[in-house]
Amino acid sequence: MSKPFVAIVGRPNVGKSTLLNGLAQRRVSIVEDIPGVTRDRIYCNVRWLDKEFTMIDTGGIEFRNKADQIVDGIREQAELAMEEADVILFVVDARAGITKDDMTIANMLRRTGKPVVVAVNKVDSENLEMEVYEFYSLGLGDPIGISAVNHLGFGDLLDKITEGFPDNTAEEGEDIIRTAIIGRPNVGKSTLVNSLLGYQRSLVADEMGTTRDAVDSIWHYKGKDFILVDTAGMRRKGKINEPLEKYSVIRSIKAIDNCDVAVLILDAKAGVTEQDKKIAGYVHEAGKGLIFMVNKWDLIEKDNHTMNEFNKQIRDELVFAQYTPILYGSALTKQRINRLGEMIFFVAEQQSMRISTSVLNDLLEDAKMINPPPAHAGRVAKIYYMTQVGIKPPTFVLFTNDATLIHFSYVRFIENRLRESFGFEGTPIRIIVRSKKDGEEL
Ligand SMILES: Nc1nc2c(ncn2[C@@H]2O[C@H](COP(=O)(O)OP(=O)(O)OP(=O)(O)O)[C@@H](O)[C@H]2O)c(=O)[nH]1
Ligand SMILES: Nc1nc2c(ncn2[C@@H]2O[C@H](COP(=O)(O)OP(=O)(O)OP(=O)(O)O)[C@@H](O)[C@H]2O)c(=O)[nH]1
Repeated sequence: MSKPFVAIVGRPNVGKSTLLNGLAQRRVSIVEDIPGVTRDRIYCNVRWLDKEFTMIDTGGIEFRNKADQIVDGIREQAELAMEEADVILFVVDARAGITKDDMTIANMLRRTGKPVVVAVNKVDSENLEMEVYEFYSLGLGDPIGISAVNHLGFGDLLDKITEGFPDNTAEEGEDIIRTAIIGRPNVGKSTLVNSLLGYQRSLVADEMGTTRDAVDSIWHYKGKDFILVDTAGMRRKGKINEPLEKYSVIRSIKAIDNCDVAVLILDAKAGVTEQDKKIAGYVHEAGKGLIFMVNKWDLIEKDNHTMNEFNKQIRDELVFAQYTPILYGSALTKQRINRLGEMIFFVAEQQSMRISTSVLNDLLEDAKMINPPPAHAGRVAKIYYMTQVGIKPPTFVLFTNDATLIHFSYVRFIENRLRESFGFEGTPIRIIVRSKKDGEEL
């Protein structure tokens, strides 16, 4: 089951980023008082009770000053939201009241036939509550008053958004490895997919004039089946208004959420770019397997050092993903692409590995000897034991007398010990530190 996808739309400055940040309960994007300000992070994963979904800010829907024409690039984002979202969250501003642009957006949204939830933001005080009723006239059902700044009304909003979502049931043990081929426009994703499959995937054109692949493809390789997760729309050839960079990011995020292992294609000529970092960062946070493929290797003039230099660049730029295997090759000439199947399979095994508690505790004893747990303000940290509680990604719990004493650097040390002993190549690892009170049973 793929995680439900919620797209936030609305005019500039209504408070979309503030809401996203509030719901993520951590700062994920830059909030500034300038309309249309570019934001760094546009997505977050939200957990509400036993439900989980991905929320994306598609940016402000802006209109040209003259007439009611929508700026092309922005309209594409709105279309994208409509195409991809399971629920559309339409944010409006109680202080501004209903504007003409709100009405236009409401009409667009109504035509999608998708569930739309209207959040009336900036209801910071009781005397603004009456303003919410005005928004019934958008014709999109019950508007919900919220204050993104003060975190008011979030419960009602989340109830409404997640109404039809399935409970978050972790699935394990699926045999077929779901693989997403991701990367910036033009790095060679389609070429790679076609080379792997050995034939051209057929395309269908939908009504909006975008070209998209219809379904996930099954790739048979050495007696194994892989699903190549649909990265539809990653190719949009010949469009006059190449959509914003965001467009490919949004598609990537969807594909990543639905995969076990992501193959991030880097362009050998371009090196590691900012967008590559963002996409890799998302894979890491999502806890998915990750492989880097440096593509278009055929275009590079090489000597004995070239590969090492490239390795170094990747390790320096993508410090959080030291665990990631790197493949150099060419989707076009098919150089080394047959290695990819083995690598994906290997990473999938690594992310499903289970280590017994007794083995983990031997490792922990060794680790404590080499590097005793820290003391802070006269309190000594005691680590009682460690156990693995999950796979995909491998997740461990470290039980201590006081979790606040175990700092990030110590957790990193334990992670490194786990990797030295067991590999866990190509997969992020999660370590949760828990306090056990005195007298509590271990
Ligand atoms: N009073 C009040 N102000 C808010 C609230 N939420 C957001 N704001 C303010 O509204 C302004 C715009 O907020 P943003 O979150 O950047 O708005 P946005 O819709 O993401 O804007 P764009 O980046 O232009 O798309 C900021 O100054 C926020 O502090 C709220 O609940 N109450
Ligand atoms: N020389 C060389 N060219 C390549 C290689 N892989 C892809 N290309 C070329 O790069 C261009 C873009 O390739 P695509 O496969 O369409 O890239 P994409 O990532 O699917 O692009 P979007 O659909 O725009 O996201 C095409 O002209 C390919 O022929 C490679 O390994 N070597």
